[in-house]
Amino acid sequence: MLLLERAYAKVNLTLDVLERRPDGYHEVDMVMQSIDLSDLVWLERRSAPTIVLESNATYVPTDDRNLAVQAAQVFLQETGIVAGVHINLEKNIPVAAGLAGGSSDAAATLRGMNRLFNTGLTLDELAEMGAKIGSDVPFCVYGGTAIARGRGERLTRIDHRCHMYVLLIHPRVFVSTADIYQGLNPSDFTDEPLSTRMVQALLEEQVDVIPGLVDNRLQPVTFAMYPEVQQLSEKVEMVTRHPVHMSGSGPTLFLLAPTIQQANRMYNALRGIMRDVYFSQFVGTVSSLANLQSRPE
Ligand SMILES: C[C@](O)(CO)[C@H](O)COP(=O)(O)OP(=O)(O)OC[C@H]1O[C@@H](n2ccc(N)nc2=O)[C@H](O)[C@@H]1O
Ligand SMILES: Nc1ncnc2c1ncn2[C@@H]1O[C@H](COP(=O)(O)OP(=O)(O)OP(=O)(O)O)[C@@H](O)[C@H]1O
Repeated sequence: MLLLERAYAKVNLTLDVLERRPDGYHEVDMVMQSIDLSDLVWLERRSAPTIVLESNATYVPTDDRNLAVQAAQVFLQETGIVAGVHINLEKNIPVAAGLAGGSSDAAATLRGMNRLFNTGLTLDELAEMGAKIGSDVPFCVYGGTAIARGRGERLTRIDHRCHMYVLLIHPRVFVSTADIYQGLNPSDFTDEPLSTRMVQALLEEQVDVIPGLVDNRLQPVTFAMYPEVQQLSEKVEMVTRHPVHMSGSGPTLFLLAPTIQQANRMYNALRGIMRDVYFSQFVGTVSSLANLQSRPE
């Protein structure tokens, strides 16, 4: 049986850092939102107990440095299943971009293997496995919208009906998440995270207010290390006359638009002057998407 799982990208609507932890990670408080830009993860059972990954992308590792391979390893170890899997990974999400592409591939692999091997694990159990692979993986297991705390693995799901279009601009710069966190100073830490206000705006569908509330404490660090990203951000702001934000540790920049007309205007203005612009939109949780797909015509 060949099985497909979609791996959705995310943007950070808020990202506050509270403190540096003794284990080297940082205590964060962030609002994460899935968007419909996705990789496709095709899975097929192999009788030989090996994990094989192929990808259309030549720039991602296919060995056990790939987060999807790591997810398959964790899944087989934790369930005790003696079998293998063939993973075909169709990459559409830019790599090392702050969009959780690799994390989402790992999460999709966990969900897919749960279906492939009929193990009946809950999303909570899969998210717990995901935390062993990376901080963003538990969120990606559920998708949708959540406040993420701890190092990103402690999640509070937010059910809102706010729909927004998301334009992504990917500067061709490779950013290491570890370097950006390492570049934080204690003065960048806060004990007043912005997630509460953002969640209120989402729940009240204040689509005109939301773009002004987006904030990311890692942005100044990335901009200082990569001035070309800051310059691009200023150019995008000038062309669109809308606030520009950065996702995760960057370098992807994004703009939010409440209507398709506004999103189209911004997209056309940007496409005229730069490559690597993606048109996307908010999506719900994995379970709500599954319901939508199985709904009769
Ligand atoms: C920037 C974000 O993408 C925002 O959603 C995440 O916080 C990063 O999540 P991720 O890429 O899954 O990160 P991990 O693979 O767990 O960690 C990569 C590195 O980032 C740093 N890191 C990550 C998460 C966190 N809360 N504090 C950290 O300091 C650590 O140095 C770690 O070694
Ligand atoms: N399945 C994968 N897809 C993309 N990159 C992967 C994958 N597996 C491992 N990697 C490696 O992980 C690193 C980060 O890639 P990824 O695209 O996940 O970053 P990111 O979007 O910045 O993640 P995050 O937002 O979670 O910090 C790259 O060095 C890449 O080679």
